Amino acid sequence: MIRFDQVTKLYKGNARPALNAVTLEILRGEFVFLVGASGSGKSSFLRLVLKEESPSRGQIHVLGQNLGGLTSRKVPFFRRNLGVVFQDFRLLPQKNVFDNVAFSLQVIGKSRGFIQEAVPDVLKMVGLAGKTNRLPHELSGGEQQRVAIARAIVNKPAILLADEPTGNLDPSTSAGIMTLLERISQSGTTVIMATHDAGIVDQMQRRVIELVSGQIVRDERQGGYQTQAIPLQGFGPSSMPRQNLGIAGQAEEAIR
Ligand SMILES: Nc1ncnc2c1ncn2[C@@H]1O[C@H](COP(=O)(O)OP(=O)(O)OP(=O)(O)O)[C@@H](O)[C@H]1O
Repeated sequence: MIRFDQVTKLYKGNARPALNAVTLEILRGEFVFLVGASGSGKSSFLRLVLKEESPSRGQIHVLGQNLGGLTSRKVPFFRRNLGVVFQDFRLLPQKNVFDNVAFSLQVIGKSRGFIQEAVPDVLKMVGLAGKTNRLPHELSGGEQQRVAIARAIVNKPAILLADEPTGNLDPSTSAGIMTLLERISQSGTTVIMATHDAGIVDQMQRRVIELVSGQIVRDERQGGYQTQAIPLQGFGPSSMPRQNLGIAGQAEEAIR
C-alpha cells in the first residue's frame, strides 16, 4: 500500500535531512501513529506520501505506483486516492458545511446527482446531519474537524493522512474524533496520523512509528507514545535496546 525504500529528504538550506534513509511498509487497512518531537520529520513523511515533496534519495511506492515515475499531470489523479486532514481544519470560511464537502467533489468533476447523495451520507456518518447549512464559524472546533474529515473521505480514499488532527481540540472532543477515525479505518481505509497526543496513542494501542531526527527508532505493532527504552547516549537505532527496535529497526541492525 505504502512503501518507502531508503528514503532521504533534504530541504534546500538545511544540511540535516528531514528524513534519513527511511524504509518501511504500511499495509491496507492499517492504523498507524507517527510520533516524534517537533522537527523529527512527521509532516515531511506525509508530504512525501502525497507527492507534495519528492525524495532526495530512495523510492516511494503508494498504491502500487512508483511516485518517482508519476508526471505532474498525473499527480491530481493520484491524489484522488488520498484524503488529508490538518490540525487547523482548513475549511472554506464563506461556504456552509454542505458546500465545503461538495466543493471537493465538484473540483474533480462529480455530477450534481452524485454530490446530492454522497454529501448527506458522509455528513450523517460524521454526525453532522443536522448542521449542513452552518458556516464554519458557527461550529465548534470538533464539529469543524468533522467537516474536514467528511471532506477528506467523501470520495472514499484508500488512504487517510491526518497531521495532528486533534491538536486544537480538548480531550473529550479528541476522543470523539478518534472514534470516527477508527470507524473509517475499520471500513478498510489506511489511516496514518501524526500526533503529539500521548493519551490517544497510549489508549488506542495501534502501530506506532517513532521518528528521531528523521530516522525510525521504533516501529511497534501495538505501541504507546513513550518508548520504554532510555537511550544511553544520543538517539538513534544503535542506542535502542533490540526488543524496542521493531521491524524497520531490526532490519537496519541486521544490515549493519
Ligand atoms: N519546506 C522546508 N524547507 C526547509 N526545511 C524544512 C521544510 N519543511 C520542513 N523542514 C525541516 O525539516 C525537518 C522536519 O520537519 P517536519 O515538519 O517534517 O517535522 P515534524 O515532525 O512534522 O514537526 P512538527 O511536529 O513540529 O510538525 C525540520 O528540521 C524542519 O525545519
